[in-house]
Amino acid sequence: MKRIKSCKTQLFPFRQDGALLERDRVIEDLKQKLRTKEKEVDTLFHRNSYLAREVRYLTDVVQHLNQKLAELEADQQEAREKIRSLLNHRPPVPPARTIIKPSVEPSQLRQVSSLTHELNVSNKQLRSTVGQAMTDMKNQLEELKGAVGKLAQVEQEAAGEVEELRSLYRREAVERKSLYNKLLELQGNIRVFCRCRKSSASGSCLEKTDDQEVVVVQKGNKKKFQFDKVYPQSSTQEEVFAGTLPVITSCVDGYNVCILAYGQTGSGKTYTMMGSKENPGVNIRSIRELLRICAEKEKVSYTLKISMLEIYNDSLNDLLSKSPGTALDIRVQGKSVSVPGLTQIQVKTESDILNVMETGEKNRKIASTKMNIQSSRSHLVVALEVEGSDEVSGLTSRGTLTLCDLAGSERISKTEAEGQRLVEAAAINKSLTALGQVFSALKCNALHIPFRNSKLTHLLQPCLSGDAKCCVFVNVSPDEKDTVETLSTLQFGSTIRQVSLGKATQNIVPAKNNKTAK
Ligand SMILES: Nc1ncnc2c1ncn2[C@@H]1O[C@H](COP(=O)(O)OP(=O)(O)OP(=O)(O)O)[C@@H](O)[C@H]1O
Repeated sequence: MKRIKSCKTQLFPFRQDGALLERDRVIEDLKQKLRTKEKEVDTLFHRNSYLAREVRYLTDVVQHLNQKLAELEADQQEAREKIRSLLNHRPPVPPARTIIKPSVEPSQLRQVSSLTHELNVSNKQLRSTVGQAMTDMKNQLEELKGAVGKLAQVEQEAAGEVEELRSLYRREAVERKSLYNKLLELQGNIRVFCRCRKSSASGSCLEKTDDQEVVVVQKGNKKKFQFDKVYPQSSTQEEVFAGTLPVITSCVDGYNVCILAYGQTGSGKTYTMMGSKENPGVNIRSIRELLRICAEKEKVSYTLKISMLEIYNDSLNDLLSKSPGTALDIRVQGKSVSVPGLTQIQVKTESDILNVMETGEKNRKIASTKMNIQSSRSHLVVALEVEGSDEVSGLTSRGTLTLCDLAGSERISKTEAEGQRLVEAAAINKSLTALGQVFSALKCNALHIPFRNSKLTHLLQPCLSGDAKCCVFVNVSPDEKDTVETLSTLQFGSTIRQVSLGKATQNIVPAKNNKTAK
């Protein structure tokens, strides 16, 4: 503005009036021009500052774009490398005939880049998570392996303890058994039980004072008899069997056991030994029990064989033979007594026992007498052979159970037997007398025991000569009319009770040589 004022003074120095006007017009014009120029300057100034701002902005934009471009290029490079590495891991693809290059927008590339980046990050995270999980799993697996190892060790220790306990138990059982057998030996290997039949009449000649004593009253006189056990009229089949059970079970250990039922006709011998179908006696119960015990024994396999014979009129009949009626003989070999040709049937189940018994019973000689509608006219001998082979010791045990239901002693005057019944009665009485003579000789420890006086005593010789454990039932009738016979039977029982058989022998041999030495 100072420059313009000095210029105005230099242009109009000579002509004042017109010149002044001209000067004013020019000034005015100049002012106008000045204003225009000032406006233009202002405009330019504004424009300049706008442009300066624009330049700055654009510089920033360019800088930013350059930066973005550099990033984009870096991303592109990375993406290319990723794609190249992915392509390198892919199975070779047959070259396409025409390769159409897709036109890729930078924004798409950026998106791809960002996605690839995110993918890489996720991949890294995933790898680290999987790695961590794998480490955790490995650790857990190691822990589990350790726990399983410890458990196996504990189990092994427990199995060892169980085995130790088992062997202890077995040792205890064997010891207990041997102590028990010793106790039986001390008590005597012959035991006598008295069983009173149920009374069929009103008057009774019997008084039972305690478990082991019975009193017979005859015409006001009392006579006492002692036995190992007295079973009163009310005794059940189970109770009677329970008394014999301890002796019976020693068969399994290789002992010979014999159970005899002796008594007057009709006194309940067959009821005690055989019993009825619904209420079986000692025979069926004992075989059943032996089957059960044998099945329960560990590491010992048993074979049970039954034979059944009757001694009728002093001859032996095989009751299980398919052709009954053939008389059998007794063979003696050393101390051993056998019946060659006698049928033996293996029993495995209870129904086997019942079938065998039924067959034998059918073939038995039974007749109706004045004293008993179904009187046994023969002595019945059921023999069970129990052979066990011990897997552990290799030993074989062979025990026998002889169950004998003797025919009833009878007074011929009382039974009024005639004809065949008389012949039978005579044979029965003769063999029972022989049995009495054997017991009397045994009681006195006589040098000669007359075993061979009858087939009955001959057959029972191994049972009565000290090697076996023996139980005798003396069956008595409580009826007053039978007092004489009851007294006689109890007297017979008392004689047997005074017999002391020797030590029973256990028949055990090594498996290779399983011919039992009896
Ligand atoms: N304790 C008892 N309880 C119930 N009934 C019994 C008892 N004892 C025997 N009897 C019955 O008495 C009858 C005769 O018994 P059993 O046939 O057993 O005598 P036994 O001595 O064998 O005779 P025998 O020597 O003549 O053959 C049978 O009907 C039997 O059922």
